[in-house]
Amino acid sequence: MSDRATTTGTTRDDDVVMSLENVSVDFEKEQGVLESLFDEPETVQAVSDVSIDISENDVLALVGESGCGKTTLGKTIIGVQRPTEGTVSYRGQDVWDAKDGRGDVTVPFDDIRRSLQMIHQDPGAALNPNRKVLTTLEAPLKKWDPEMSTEDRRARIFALLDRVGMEPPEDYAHRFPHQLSGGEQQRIALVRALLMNPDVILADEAVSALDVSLRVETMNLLLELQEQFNTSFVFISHNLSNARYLAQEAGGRIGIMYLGEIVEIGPPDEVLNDPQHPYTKVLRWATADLDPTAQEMTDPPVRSIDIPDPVNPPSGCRFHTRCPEAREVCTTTAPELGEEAATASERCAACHRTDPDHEYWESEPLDGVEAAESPTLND
Ligand SMILES: Nc1ncnc2c1ncn2[C@@H]1O[C@H](COP(=O)(O)OP(=O)(O)OP(=O)(O)O)[C@@H](O)[C@H]1O
Repeated sequence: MSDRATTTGTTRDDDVVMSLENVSVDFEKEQGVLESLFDEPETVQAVSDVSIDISENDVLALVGESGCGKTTLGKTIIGVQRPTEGTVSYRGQDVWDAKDGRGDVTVPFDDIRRSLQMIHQDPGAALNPNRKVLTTLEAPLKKWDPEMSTEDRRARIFALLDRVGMEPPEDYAHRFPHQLSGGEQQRIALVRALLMNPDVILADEAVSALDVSLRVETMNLLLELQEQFNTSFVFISHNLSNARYLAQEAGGRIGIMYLGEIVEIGPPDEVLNDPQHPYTKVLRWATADLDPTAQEMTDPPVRSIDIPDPVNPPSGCRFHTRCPEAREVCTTTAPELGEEAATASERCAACHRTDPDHEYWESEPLDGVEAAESPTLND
């Protein structure tokens, strides 16, 4: 681990910026016209009972298969998505009470929104094609700080363009988005977010669309900016290697999501070098550069490759229908990640197998599952 990683890792618990407690987000499943006439709307459980804190100068990388709820959780963390259940607080202020004007509001919603920014996978789509970079970057500053002089505003924009390597800044400021490469557009999106002096930036698949050679460069830039501006990052990726790189270098955490739940979380080296949740093992298997033995193993370590429907997730442990270790108890009792997982620097996994005294070890293995003895019995 780098010196930098050690420094940021030890300060994580000190100043909580965002706190999510038992947050769930449900959506009404989109239906076709005919379906909506005849069928009751179905509910998609996009995020289920997640508790997580983001502290100052923190990095949380969320990974998991498509549709597991990464974006929904990320948007809930930055106050863009309203939770169906649970609370989301910014420095102790309930975000949605602030939005609705309920109770004593200590931090106005506008200030919360400004402090929580987002950059998307496709920066081109997020930039107005008919506006020069300068106009795009001036707009949010004019809104949040109308008193700022044009001279100061531009000086700030040029300084940040310069900081992200867009030199000379005056040249880039007068370009239209189509006159920029994908990597440059992503830098503009980053500058736009940073101009607000945010506490947290959600980077949703922010490097996925870039050429491989640009990905590491862009992640290194995010790391430098995170340190320089004391900004926390929630980094979403379906690519475990990218997520590991960013979380590892920043001394942050990696959170593995499956069907709306965080199933394992902790320092990336612990989570990925010695996964405790069987689903983390599957993701590791699927990432060849993380698991050299995967090359020799022809089949993935799952009993079924079918991902269950989030409208009707499996009972008990949601992974039990695919888990190669599942036993009867997993079909009825959901393992918990534990309260300490929200802030802990140590790794936590939601699997009965992490408890050597759990009734799991006496429970009947499901069809196709080989019985293993409990770690206690093996001692
Ligand atoms: N606005 C919405 N209306 C209805 N369903 C939604 C909505 N947004 C997300 N969902 C559903 O919620 C679940 C989680 O979606 P989400 O986009 O958060 O997952 P994800 O892990 O970010 O996926 P991806 O990697 O494909 O972006 C999916 O089943 C998705 O179809």
